[in-house]
Amino acid sequence: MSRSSATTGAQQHCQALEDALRRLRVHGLDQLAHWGHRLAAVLPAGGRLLAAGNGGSAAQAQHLTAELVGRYREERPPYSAIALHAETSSVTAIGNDYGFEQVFARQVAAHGRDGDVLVLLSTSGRSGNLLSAAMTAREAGVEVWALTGPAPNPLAEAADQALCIDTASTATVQEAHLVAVHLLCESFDAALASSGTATVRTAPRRAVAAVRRTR
Ligand SMILES: O=C(CO)[C@@H](O)[C@H](O)[C@H](O)[C@H](O)COP(=O)(O)O
Repeated sequence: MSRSSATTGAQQHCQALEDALRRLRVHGLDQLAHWGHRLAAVLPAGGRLLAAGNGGSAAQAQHLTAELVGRYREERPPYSAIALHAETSSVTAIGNDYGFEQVFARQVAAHGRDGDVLVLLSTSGRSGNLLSAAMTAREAGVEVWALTGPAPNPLAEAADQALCIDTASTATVQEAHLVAVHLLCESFDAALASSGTATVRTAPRRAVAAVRRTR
């Protein structure tokens, strides 16, 4: 590849990301603010966030859980958030014994409680293991949020709520998802601060069922 065609490809990549972020700014910020506020009600009350994705989306999903267990910007209590794909022994055992479609669903059945939230990230919105996890979660009373590529797709339809990035390239979807993850964390921290919860200790896990959903 010549230097000029590589530069053209890089320009197109940057342009696609700029376009995707412009659409996210117009169509996605309200959804992310709503999710941040919702998490600020669920997690301090003892609820849990479960997250999962495949490949590049696994990296984005565990980026989100790390921000919640550690911190995003400001000092605050740790909150319960688990990246299911990072449970290597569970993933390999469940995949080996029950099939790859079950690697997340079985963990959702194990860890998810009524009132918890499951976030699933997928560029295609068609990964069977994520669709199985969404169905298991909804049966367990776990609220399902999907971050996907272009709509319509089966995962967005299976979720309670979805934020779909309308762009053709898988890489651009993943990059926009990372921005969405950070915006969600910003909204979560702002909601905690405005409710005065940011410095309060997390409630015992059994209290989660008392958190009413506002779908
Ligand atoms: O990162 C990439 C491509 O950019 C790949 O690893 C990609 O994440 C994998 O092909 C995934 O299996 C795609 O799954 P999904 O996003 O469609 O659910």
